[in-house]
Amino acid sequence: MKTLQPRTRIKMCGLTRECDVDAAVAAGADAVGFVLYARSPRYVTPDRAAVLARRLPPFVTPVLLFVNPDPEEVLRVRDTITGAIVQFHGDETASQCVQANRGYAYLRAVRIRADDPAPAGILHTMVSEHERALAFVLDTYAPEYGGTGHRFDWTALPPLPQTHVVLAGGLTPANVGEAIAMLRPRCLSLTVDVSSGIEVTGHKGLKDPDKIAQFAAAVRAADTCFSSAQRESCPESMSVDAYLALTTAPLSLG
Ligand SMILES: O=C(O)c1ccccc1NCC(=O)[C@H](O)[C@H](O)COP(=O)(O)O
Repeated sequence: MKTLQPRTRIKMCGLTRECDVDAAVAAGADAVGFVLYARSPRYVTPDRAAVLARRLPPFVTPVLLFVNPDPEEVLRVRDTITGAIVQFHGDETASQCVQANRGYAYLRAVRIRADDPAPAGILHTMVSEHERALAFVLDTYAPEYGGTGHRFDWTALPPLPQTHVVLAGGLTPANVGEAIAMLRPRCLSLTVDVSSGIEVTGHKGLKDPDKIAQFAAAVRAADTCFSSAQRESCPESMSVDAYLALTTAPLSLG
């Protein structure tokens, strides 16, 4: 029986330099994020984001991260960067996201408090409100919105079999394998999103090429483990029919 073995995707966020974009691409990143939030230490101007995004080969997606932006700015920046996806990481409502992004699908951050024992409530609200969200970026709550290097309690997440999940917050080459083992079987798809964990220690916004390579290698290793464990311990692993039945079933947050 033909089985689906979806791999974990990789997003590297908060890039500010050409060399870091090149290192992320070389390591096999699927997406790279540019922070267009002026209060972030990783802020890049729209012009700079456009310059950096032009280095990307086809099929590596530029992500434009905004926090409570002026809607006009979102359109202006997005229209200058081919193929970009917008990520809303602030307090924007669903209608503000849709309006600012002219109806196109977007990434929606869900900021989960580190000590939240039951994030199902906030997830359920966000998933039901943001019908146009392509995926949900599950990140650790912080007053400064994101990029803190702190993780929340992944073990408290409910199964999300119909949601494309982007896991963020405190991921590193050392812990990303554990995150994948725990969450990949429970989501429709999993992307891991890292910023602090691939930075030069003490230098926000400057990435370390060795940590970039280590992070990507750790993701590949976890995927290999996951795939072989699935083959060995679960001969009835998900068939195409089962997968389609799951993805077309009504929303449930378990
Ligand atoms: O990176 C920032 O400075 C930032 C500022 C404001 C809102 C969001 C921000 N980053 C969000 C990201 O997408 C990060 O990749 C994500 O929060 C993970 O960050 P980290 O815990 O540092 O790996």
